[in-house]
Amino acid sequence: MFRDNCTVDIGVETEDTDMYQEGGFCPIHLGDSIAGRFEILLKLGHGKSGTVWLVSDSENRHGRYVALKVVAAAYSENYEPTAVLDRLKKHERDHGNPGVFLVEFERLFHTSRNGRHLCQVFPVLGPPLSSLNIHWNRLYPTFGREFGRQVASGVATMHSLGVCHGDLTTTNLAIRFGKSFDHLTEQELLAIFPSPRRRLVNDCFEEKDSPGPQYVVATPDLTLLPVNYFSTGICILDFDQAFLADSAPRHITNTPPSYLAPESIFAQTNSPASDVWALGCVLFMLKYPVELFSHEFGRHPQSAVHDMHFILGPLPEEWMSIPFFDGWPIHELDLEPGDEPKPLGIPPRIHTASLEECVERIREARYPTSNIKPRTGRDFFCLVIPGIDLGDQERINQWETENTPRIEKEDAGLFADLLRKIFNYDHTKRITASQILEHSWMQEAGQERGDPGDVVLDPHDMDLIIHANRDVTQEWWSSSPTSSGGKSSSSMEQTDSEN
Ligand SMILES: Nc1ncnc2c1ncn2[C@@H]1O[C@H](COP(=O)(O)OP(=O)(O)OP(=O)(O)O)[C@@H](O)[C@H]1O
Repeated sequence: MFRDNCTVDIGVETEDTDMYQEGGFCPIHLGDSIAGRFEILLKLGHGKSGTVWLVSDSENRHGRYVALKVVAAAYSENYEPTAVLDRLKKHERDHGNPGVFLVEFERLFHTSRNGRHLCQVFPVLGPPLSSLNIHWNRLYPTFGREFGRQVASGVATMHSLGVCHGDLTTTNLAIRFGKSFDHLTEQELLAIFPSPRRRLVNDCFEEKDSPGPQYVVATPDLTLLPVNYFSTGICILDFDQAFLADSAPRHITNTPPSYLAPESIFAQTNSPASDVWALGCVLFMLKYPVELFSHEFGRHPQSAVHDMHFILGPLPEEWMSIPFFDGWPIHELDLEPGDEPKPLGIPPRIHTASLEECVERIREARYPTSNIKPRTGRDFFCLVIPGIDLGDQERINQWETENTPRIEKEDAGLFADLLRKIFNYDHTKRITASQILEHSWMQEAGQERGDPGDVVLDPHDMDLIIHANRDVTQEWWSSSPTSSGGKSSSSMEQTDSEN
């Protein structure tokens, strides 16, 4: 069963519809049955390798609801369980899944007209941390530190198992739901989730044997679920790039350049220390929603390393002479005749702030002084920028100045000291994940906020959430600066559920 009145929206972010072709993604609609066992209820996300759905399991093997990742057919062929996963699975078996690491309960296959798809069954997780500390939400500092501590502890455990993540970003860290989530009836579950927004795709996909679905479904904002279904536990996910420390890849991993360690970029060296560098970037993002080493001038490492040079200090001489082409060091490229690589060089100064100054400029969310109870997970974890057009930077700056005071001096000093120890260009001298846990900044106590699972919502509050989640996605998508608008060739229509 699923909810009526699903609407189709313009401007929602969804997977690229070009992924629906032979060897590509599996065409899936809400209400479909997969492998004769899983009913598709809601969308949870998508990545490069597939789509992820919230499903009910008729066999109830791992609980009533699970997440089903349906992998593109071409990727499904070589998706063997690896030594990395074996080690993580053993750890989770011994400590309870979902614990720190998201590992699959089981895997099976499903055949569509696009091929044979690996389906991985996972516990259902809550929102990724990337959806909390962003332009229009500011994570309260106590959670920034607490989540940072949990991630550092997870990374330390992973490294003690001889495993490196290779793609540690705030997108690959998620809040876990509390136990009450699995007790929801299907009707309750569908009521509290933001309405699934669907977008009709190309006309050709409406033909019966076309490779695509009739519509694609947007990823809902899971922070809008009622507060009492959340926990404060963090889970590390997406081990697609993970590797064993003693057989690390000798190339740049497929991580966003702003999280890449310099030795990975310049010397093709990956190790637990490169995870620690990415962890430093995560810690900064949890404190302030801006990438420290941005790759905004292109999705390549060159602009990130320029930022490192200005923020951390001069890059070692031997790295400066490495030739780059099109933003990448040439050892990563198959150059064509006529391509002319140039040594990295340093552009005119683009940053005036040192690491310490970047930290001192952090503004922090302050708890509202009123006694208004949080209703949603978002209210619990974040200060929300109220009703300001997100394109209106001037008003946002004004709001920030009035509502988010600068980080306290002592906290800034400790935090900058920790980051200095993390962002050491010499990876052999970089602090380890276990040492990060012992650093004074990690030891500081946060403000006690209790457990979201203990918040008691009265029926009126619950009604308000259900009502808001029926429409709020409209408001959210239209105000989101990151909503991509999807493919312009798509046909857009308003539909009622035909399922
Ligand atoms: N178990 C889960 N519960 C809830 N949401 C999930 C779960 N697994 C994945 N997701 C969501 O789906 C998104 C894509 O999942 P995942 O990262 O596994 O796919 P991917 O194809 O490997 O992605 P990437 O392109 O980042 O490598 C995630 O960012 C997350 O938001």
